[in-house]
Amino acid sequence: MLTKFARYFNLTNLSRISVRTLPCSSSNLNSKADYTTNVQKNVLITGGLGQLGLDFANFLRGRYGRDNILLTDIKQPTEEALKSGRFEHLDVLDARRFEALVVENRIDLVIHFSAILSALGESNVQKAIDINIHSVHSVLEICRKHKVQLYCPSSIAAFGSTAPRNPTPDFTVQRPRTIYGVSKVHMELMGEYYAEKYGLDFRSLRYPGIISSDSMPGGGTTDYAVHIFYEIAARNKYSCFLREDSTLPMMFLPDCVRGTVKFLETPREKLKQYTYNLTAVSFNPKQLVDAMRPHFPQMEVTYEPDPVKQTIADTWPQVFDDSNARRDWGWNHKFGLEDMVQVMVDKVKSMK
Ligand SMILES: NC(=O)c1ccc[n+]([C@@H]2O[C@H](COP(=O)([O-])OP(=O)(O)OC[C@H]3O[C@@H](n4cnc5c(N)ncnc54)[C@H](O)[C@@H]3O)[C@@H](O)[C@H]2O)c1
Ligand SMILES: C[C@@H](O)[C@H](N)C(=O)O
Repeated sequence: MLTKFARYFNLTNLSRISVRTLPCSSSNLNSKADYTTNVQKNVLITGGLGQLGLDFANFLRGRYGRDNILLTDIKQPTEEALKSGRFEHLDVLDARRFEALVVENRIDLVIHFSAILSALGESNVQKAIDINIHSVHSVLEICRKHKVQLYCPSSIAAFGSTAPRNPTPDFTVQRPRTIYGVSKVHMELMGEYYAEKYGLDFRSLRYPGIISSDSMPGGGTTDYAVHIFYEIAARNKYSCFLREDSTLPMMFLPDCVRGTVKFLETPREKLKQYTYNLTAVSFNPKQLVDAMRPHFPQMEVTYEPDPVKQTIADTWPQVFDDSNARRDWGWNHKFGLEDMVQVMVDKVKSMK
């Protein structure tokens, strides 16, 4: 796994890094001088068996030490997850066990990934309220009480049809109409309240649709952009659940991991916001198909919009303005559409 990451990020020297000892005066966060070696940081990841969790865990294990990263989820771990490092069962609605794991493992940072995503949330509203809202209350209290840094990702879903869609800035109207979007706005506001009121080190990035080569997405509106590679490789046919002109912001998972870790390692005094937009590129299904066609000349794609997912996509940002993240803490994506397609194609072809 580490080899895969080393390839993506061209990392040859994965050193341990301390957030607390980063010099505040540095302006170049990529410089080796920013980092102090041999400082351990204990991280607990919730919902770690979803699309993002294992890639984050493996990257952080390379930086902070294998045994310092605790992956948790309510699901049964795969062999790959078990082999990769420490895993504990955790239902995030069980606040007592959640707190016990934080205390017993002397956790410094909680990455709260457990969630019900946009499309799935519309057919499981109560479950989405429980996991996306109630668990946030627990994790905020646990992190406040034990002085633990808290990272909860938000989403483009935190905006609705009344926000400008091209581009969508960090600060604008946030009136989403999905339970997922409502819960993300709630999380952002609660986190920022705890930061102001109690000094909690709360941080959040609003992710676009994430495209991954080693894990499958779980119930989102942007999932087509992963499914299409597997379906085309297997059958040369794909039926897309969005219209061909549905433009949405997207990012490749290695960029998401690298950017998030960089954000979390930025000294707090450098940040001007608790919550930032983050993106790489925007494209629609037709543009993705055009980029894939040279690799699969015979591919056949039809468009059969799903009413729920299409309605959601039609209210989301098309182009995300992440200029504040680029200015304040040096965010810079590495994968454009062509680069990402190349990696995805290599991956799915290698599986045949
Ligand atoms: N993947 C994306 O495109 C994307 C985009 C924007 C934001 N995000 C956010 O990033 C985070 C991670 O996303 P993801 O794509 O990995 O999600 P996912 O749906 O793939 O995984 C969510 C995980 O949460 C777990 N979970 C569900 N109920 C739980 C419970 N009661 N206790 C503990 N775990 C529980 C699930 O088992 C699953 O493994 C989420 O907060 C999501 O909103 C993801
Ligand atoms: C955008 C994001 O939050 C997720 N991929 C979803 O579609 O629900």
